[in-house]
Amino acid sequence: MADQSTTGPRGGNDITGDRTGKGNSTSLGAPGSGKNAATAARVRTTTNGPQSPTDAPELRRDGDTGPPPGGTISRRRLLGTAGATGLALGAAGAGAGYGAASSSDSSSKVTPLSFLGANEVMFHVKHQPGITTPLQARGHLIAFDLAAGAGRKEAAALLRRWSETARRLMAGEASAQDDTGIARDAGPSSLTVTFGFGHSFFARTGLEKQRPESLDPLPDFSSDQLDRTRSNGDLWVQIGADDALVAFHALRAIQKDAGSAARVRWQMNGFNRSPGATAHPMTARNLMGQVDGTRNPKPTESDFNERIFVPASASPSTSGDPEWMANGSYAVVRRIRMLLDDWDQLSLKEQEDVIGRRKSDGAALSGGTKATETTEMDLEKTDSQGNLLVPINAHARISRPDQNGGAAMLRRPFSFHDGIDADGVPDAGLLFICWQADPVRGFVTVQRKLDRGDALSKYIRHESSGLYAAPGGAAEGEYVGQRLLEG
Ligand SMILES: C=CC1=C(C)c2cc3[nH]c(cc4nc(cc5[nH]c(cc1n2)c(C)c5CCC(=O)O)C(CCC(=O)O)=C4C)c(C)c3C=C
Ligand SMILES: [Fe+2]
Repeated sequence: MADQSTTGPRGGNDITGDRTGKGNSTSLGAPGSGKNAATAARVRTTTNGPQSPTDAPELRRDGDTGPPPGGTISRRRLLGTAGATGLALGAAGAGAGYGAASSSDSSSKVTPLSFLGANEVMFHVKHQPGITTPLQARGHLIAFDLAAGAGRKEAAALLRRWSETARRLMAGEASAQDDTGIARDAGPSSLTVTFGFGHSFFARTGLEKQRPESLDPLPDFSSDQLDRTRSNGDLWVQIGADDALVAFHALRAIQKDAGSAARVRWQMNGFNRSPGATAHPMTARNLMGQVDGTRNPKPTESDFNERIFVPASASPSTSGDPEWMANGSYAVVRRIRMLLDDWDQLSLKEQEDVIGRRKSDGAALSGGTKATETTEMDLEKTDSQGNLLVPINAHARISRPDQNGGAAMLRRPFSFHDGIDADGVPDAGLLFICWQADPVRGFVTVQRKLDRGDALSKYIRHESSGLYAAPGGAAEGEYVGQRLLEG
């Protein structure tokens, strides 16, 4: 099974895998290969290798997506035109899987999907999609509790249904049954669906012995103001896509699939910048205006997999994880409200001191005018009066792995905005999602430190919390979590 791979320029995150097994080679799928005319000429590729803004010189316009004469597209051109996403280029296709425009239409010419719509993330990969996939423009998080009377058997059937739906929708196909038509006309649009199990799932299904220790409840933090009704849950699903309708379509399908087996516990919606909104691929900004994600671990780093994923050889005696968590990861999910009116009162200098990085380009405050986002932070450097250039309580100083015994996590958030409160204050902030092989070594260690004196804490409020075990990706013919539910 293909791994997901490598760093991309959109936020320093990674890309999709390749279930064709063709690696970097790119070939056009033959018509009649099982999909309808809309998808017959899809091209898939992995996006391994270095990717920097200079790697992406050619911008193609929507509609300029057809294959070049000869039917092959160079890997460089693919990367350059489609950005950092793992992709399958829909060389043809009006709403892949829904059927192309009928031949009786006034124009039987098939209009190619734009690159954004054509991007496809693979479902059958070693690590579940939606973990190292580049940030998507739209996100939906939904947690479920199993219904009274539903147990292991019903949970297994549900995960089987959900996996099949995720596979189909991620490929741009319609749901197996009663498709709502919401995504009609659109391609896969980098849709990902990721599944996780919460602590309470295991007692409800009689699987307590299989519950990882890493799912033990997170400790209380002094700054927490958690709403328990919007926290935790037996099952958690993360949906991301670069198109709002594609993402919502997946949310509806997942909810409908739950049927009488599980009921919704909470649901949240988020967003990120749309691909193509900036002149070149850049690290994301959050709703405080900061460049956020700069120092995320990169898949090209030698210890990336060991920090973010449970080893393939997981066992209680080696990694401390149950075997069914091989290639899995633990997600910590926190709804963090930003107190934006208070934040906006600060001067630019005060805002930059809170983080320890420049607001304009994310460069460390120790770097001087020539510094860039990636210039190493000098923790000791002082100004002429002997003051540290990166303040002692700056968020980006105290959250660093080298200040926390090596603790690292992959942050993959969505911003949220749920309207404006009666007092005129925006209900907005960050759906903070971080992935790690061990949540105690990762999130808990850093959050304990932040809780003791992060300059940012005056301007944020943790309002809900969840911790989920996301198993490894499903092999062909398998569903996510099968090794737990049928092991
Ligand atoms: C417990 C983990 C973390 C929480 C909660 C958290 C909240 C949070 N962070 C920002 C903005 C930024 N964070 C940045 C860096 C950063 N943050 C964490 C962890 C948590 N953040 C880590 C591990 C790091 C990286 C540290 C490093 O290795 O240098 C930055 C700087 C740019 C970057 O590297 O991403 C910003 C900006 C907000 C707004 C927020 C809650 C709303
Ligand atoms: Fe942070």
